[in-house]
Amino acid sequence: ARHPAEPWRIKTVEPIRMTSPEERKAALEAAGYNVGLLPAELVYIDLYTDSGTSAMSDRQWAGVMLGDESYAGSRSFYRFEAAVRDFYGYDEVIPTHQGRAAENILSRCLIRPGHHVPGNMYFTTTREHQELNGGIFHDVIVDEAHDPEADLPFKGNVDLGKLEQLIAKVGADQIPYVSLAATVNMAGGQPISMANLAEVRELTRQHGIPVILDAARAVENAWFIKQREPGWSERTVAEILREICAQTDGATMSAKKDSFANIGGWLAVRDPHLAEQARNLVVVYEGLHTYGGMAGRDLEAVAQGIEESVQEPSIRTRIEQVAYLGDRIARAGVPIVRPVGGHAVCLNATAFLAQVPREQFPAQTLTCALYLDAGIRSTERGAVSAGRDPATGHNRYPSLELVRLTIPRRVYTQGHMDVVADSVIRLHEGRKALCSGVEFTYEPSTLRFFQSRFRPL
Ligand SMILES: CC1=C(O)/C(=C\N=C(/Cc2ccccc2)C(=O)O)C(COP(=O)(O)O)=CN1
Repeated sequence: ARHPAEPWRIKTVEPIRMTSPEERKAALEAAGYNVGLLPAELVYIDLYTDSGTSAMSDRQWAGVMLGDESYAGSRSFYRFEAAVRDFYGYDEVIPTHQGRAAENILSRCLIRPGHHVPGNMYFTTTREHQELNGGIFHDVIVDEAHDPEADLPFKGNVDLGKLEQLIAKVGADQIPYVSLAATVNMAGGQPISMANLAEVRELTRQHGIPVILDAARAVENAWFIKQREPGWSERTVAEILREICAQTDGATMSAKKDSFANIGGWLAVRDPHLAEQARNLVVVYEGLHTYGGMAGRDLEAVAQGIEESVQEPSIRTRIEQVAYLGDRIARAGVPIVRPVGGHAVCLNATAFLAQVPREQFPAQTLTCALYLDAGIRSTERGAVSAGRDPATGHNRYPSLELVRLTIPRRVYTQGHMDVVADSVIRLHEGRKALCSGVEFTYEPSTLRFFQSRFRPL
């Protein structure tokens, strides 16, 4: 795959520095072998997340100057609201400071103890808020999503049989909503097809069960539908995004992804009563319902980012840059999740470090090796992220033990992608030397991924 020529030129740059191996060794020890605890200035290429790390455009920065900081009824809120309505199609728009804030409010509104929430694979903050409100998450994604080698176009699809079985087992009245992610982050950024969305919509309509979309990377999903699903190639990404949302009753959104914002999010629904409930909670947790924990300048940046996100040259080059990196790494024989996702290339750490047992956390180990090798920060998306089963207290060992190389939007060039590919390939060639993993020296009780500390074995 060729690296795409981006539909923008660079006007502002931020210097980055390659550290020395000695600096990196000292930094990693100080960070407890958790790259998430490294100071960003000691990271050369930061692939920790695409969330909030994208470059804003000149018009988004202009919005920062135009932000209306009125406490109530800000002009910027009405622009934000109109952008969500126009591009996602929901009438009731509630701003929140970021995605998990929308998840908190939605879960408090809809979930009661003992409820069951089916979804296409879990996501850490989404499941956390479902469980905090007494909900039980059920994974109803197709089996192939858990197989890194399964090279299928829509691994984010729901297995209708699994969903029907759950409905039959617990009863529709115990399912407050179906939680659909487009794309599926933990599967490696895998899309859901429009046909599957429509089938889920039809099945849930029969039982009167709402469908709530996690829209964080829905523009990426729309691009994959346009490229891969028969019948959609002539439609615009904007039309496909609207159609994805039309299959659902509402959405939570982290504007820190598709919309290029550094902060921001929203909850949007069709039901005015649910919207009223949510607005009553937003003033408790986020701020007035016309700013929701964002400054007016952030509302402007998000609104502009939404408009830019569906422009085809923008989303095409975003996806093609990730594909370029994945293609270079895969052609060198390095085991990665297939197909390459929208926002990340995911290394299959169990295959990469076959000699490191699961109890020694191969993905966590590989993130450390990658940082030591070339100052690259990646994300553990495996057993450490999965945490412990609340019932048994035992570690969950998901079939996907991944190192996520997450690509921020409009930030890195082909040169950086080549540094990353060369480093991953070099580590893979020398993987026999990486024969032992890490163990916890500190393990927090919730969302341990962020604050855990380890030592090498
Ligand atoms: C699909 C999806 C997301 O990917 C998402 C955040 N992703 C993040 C940020 C993150 C969150 C938790 C652990 C590690 C990294 C990502 O690095 O992937 C959120 C929460 O949004 P928020 O961060 O704005 O609160 C909701 N849904």
